[in-house]
Amino acid sequence: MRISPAAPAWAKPRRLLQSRHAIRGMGVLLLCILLSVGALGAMLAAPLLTMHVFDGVLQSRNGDTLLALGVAYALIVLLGGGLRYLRSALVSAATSAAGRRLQFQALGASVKGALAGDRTRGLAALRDAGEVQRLFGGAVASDLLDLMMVPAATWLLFVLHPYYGWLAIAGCVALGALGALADLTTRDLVRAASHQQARTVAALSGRLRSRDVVDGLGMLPAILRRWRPEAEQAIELGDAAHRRARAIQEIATFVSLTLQMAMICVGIWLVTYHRASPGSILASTMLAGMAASPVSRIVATWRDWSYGVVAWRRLSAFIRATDTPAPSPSPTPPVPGLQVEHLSLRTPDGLRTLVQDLDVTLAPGEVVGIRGPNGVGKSSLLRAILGIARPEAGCVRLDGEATDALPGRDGLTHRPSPIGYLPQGAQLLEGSVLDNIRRFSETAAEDAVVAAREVGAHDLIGRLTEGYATAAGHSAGLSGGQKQMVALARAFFGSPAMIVLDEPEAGLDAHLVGELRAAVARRRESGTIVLLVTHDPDSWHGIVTTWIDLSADGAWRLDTNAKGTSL
Ligand SMILES: Nc1ncnc2c1ncn2[C@@H]1O[C@H](COP(=O)(O)OP(=O)(O)OP(=O)(O)O)[C@@H](O)[C@H]1O
Repeated sequence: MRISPAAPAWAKPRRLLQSRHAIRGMGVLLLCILLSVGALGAMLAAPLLTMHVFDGVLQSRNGDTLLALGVAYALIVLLGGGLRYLRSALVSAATSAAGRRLQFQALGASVKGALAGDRTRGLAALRDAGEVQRLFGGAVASDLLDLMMVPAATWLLFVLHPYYGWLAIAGCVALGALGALADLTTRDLVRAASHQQARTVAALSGRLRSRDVVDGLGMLPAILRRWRPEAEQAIELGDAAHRRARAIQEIATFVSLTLQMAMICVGIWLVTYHRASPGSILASTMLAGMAASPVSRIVATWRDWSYGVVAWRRLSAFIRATDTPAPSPSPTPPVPGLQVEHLSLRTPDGLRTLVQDLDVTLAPGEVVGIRGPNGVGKSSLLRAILGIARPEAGCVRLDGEATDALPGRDGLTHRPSPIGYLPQGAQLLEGSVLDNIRRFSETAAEDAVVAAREVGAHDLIGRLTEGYATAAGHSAGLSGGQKQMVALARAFFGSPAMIVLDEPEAGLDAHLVGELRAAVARRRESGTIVLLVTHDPDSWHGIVTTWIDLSADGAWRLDTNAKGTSL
C-alpha cells in the first residue's frame, strides 16, 4: 500500500488519447472531415447552380439547359445528402464505441468507489457517463463538423459581393454571441441542477437499498416525502436553465430570419445599382442560411452541451479520485505469507484511531482470529488487510505482492484473486448461486460444487428450488443462513492463498458451524492463511493459532498461546 504516482490505464481518460483507440479515432475523424468536405462542396454547388439557372436560363429561355441544370442540381443534392448520411453513420459508430469505453471506465471507477465505501457517487458516475454519451452520440458531433460550412459559405458570399460577405459575418457573430450569452446565463443553473439531480438519485437509491428495513418498518412514504422537495429543487433549477436557453434560442431564430431578409434587401439594392446579378439574391439567401444554421443548431442544443460538460468534469474528477496508485515494487525479495507492516488505521471520517502501528507476519497455514468489542475496528482491519480500505500508514503484502494491487483490482486483469473473502452480511450479488460461488467467472461448475462441499453448503444448496441455478443477490428469497453458506463457498472457491472471514459463524446452526470449523482446519493443513473476525472465540478453540486482540484506543495485542479461549 505504499504509494507511487503511477495509475492503472483504465482510470485515466487522458490515456485514451495515447492508446490505439486514439489512432483509430484520428482515422475516423480524418474520414469524417473528408466526407464533410465532400458534402460541403456539393451543398455549396447548389446555390451557385440556382444562380446560374436564374440568371442564365431566364435570359436564354432554353428548356434543354433548364432540364440539364435541374438534373445536375438533383444529383448534387443527392450526393451531398449521401455523403452526410455516411458521415453521420460513421460518427455514430465511433461515438457509441467511445461511449462503451467511457461506460466501462465509469463502471470500474464506480466499483472502486463502492469498495472504498462511496456507492452513491458511483451511481452518479454511471449516470454522468450516459449524459456524456448522449452529448456525443446525438447530432452534436455532426453539428461540430458542420461548422466548416461557416467560413466556406461566407467566402463564397464575399465572391458574390463583399456586402453579402460582411452581412453573413455580422449574422454569425450575433449568433455566436447568443451562444456565449446562453452559456453565461445558464452555466451556474445547469451545474446546480445537475449536481442536485445526481445527489437526489444517489440518496434515494441509497435509502431504498435496504428493502427489508424500508418495507418492514413502513418507511417508504417518509423516504419519498423527504426525497420530493430535493427532487423538485433539481427540476426547478433545470426548468429555469431551460427557460433561459429557450428564450435565447428564440432570439437566435429571429436573428437567422432577419439575416435572410437582410440578404434579400441588400441583394435588391445591389441588383438595382447593377452591382450583382438577380440570381445572386437567391444564392446569397441560401448561402447565408448554410453559414448560419450550424451556429444556430449549436445555440439550440446548448442545454445538452452544458449538461454534458458538467457531467464530463464530474466523471473525470471521480475517476481520478478512485484511481488507486500502483504500489512501488517491493525492495526486498518476496517472502511467502502475509506481512502487515506498521499498519495504522483511522475511521473513515478520520476522527478516531482504530489500529495503531500493527506489525505482524503470518506464515502459510496460520489461522488468525481477531477479537474485540463492537465497533473497535475488526472489520476495518480486515478491509485494510484486503487492500480495499486505505490505511493511514503502513502496507500489507501477500506473498510479496501489495494486497491493494492484486489481480482484478484494476478492472482488467482476469487472473483469479489469491484471496477469498466473506464480508459481513454475506453480500451476494444479483445472479445465480452458481454465479456467486464461482465469482462470475467461466470456471467449470464442478469447481463451485467442490467449494460448496468443502464448507458443507452442497446439501443445503441441493434443497433450494433450483439448486445451483437458484437466484441469489439482494432481491432473492434466500434465508440469512443460506446466503451465508453460499458466501462461504465463494470465499473458499479456487485455491486462495489467504481466506478472510468476517463473522463466518453468523446465522449458522451448530452443525454448519462444525462443518465450517473442519473446512478451516483442512485449509490450515494445506498451507492457506485464514484470518477471521469472531464474537464467539470459543467456537474456534483448537483451530485458531494466533489471536489479535484489539482495544478501543487503537492498541493491539498478539496472543499466540490462548488457542481460542475467550477474553
Ligand atoms: N463510513 C464510516 N464513517 C464513519 N465511521 C465509520 C464508518 N464505517 C465505520 N466507521 C466506524 O469505524 C469503527 C470501526 O468499525 P468496524 O465495522 O470496523 O468495527 P467492528 O469492530 O467490526 O464492529 P462490529 O463488531 O460491531 O462488527 C466504528 O466505530 C464505526 O463507527
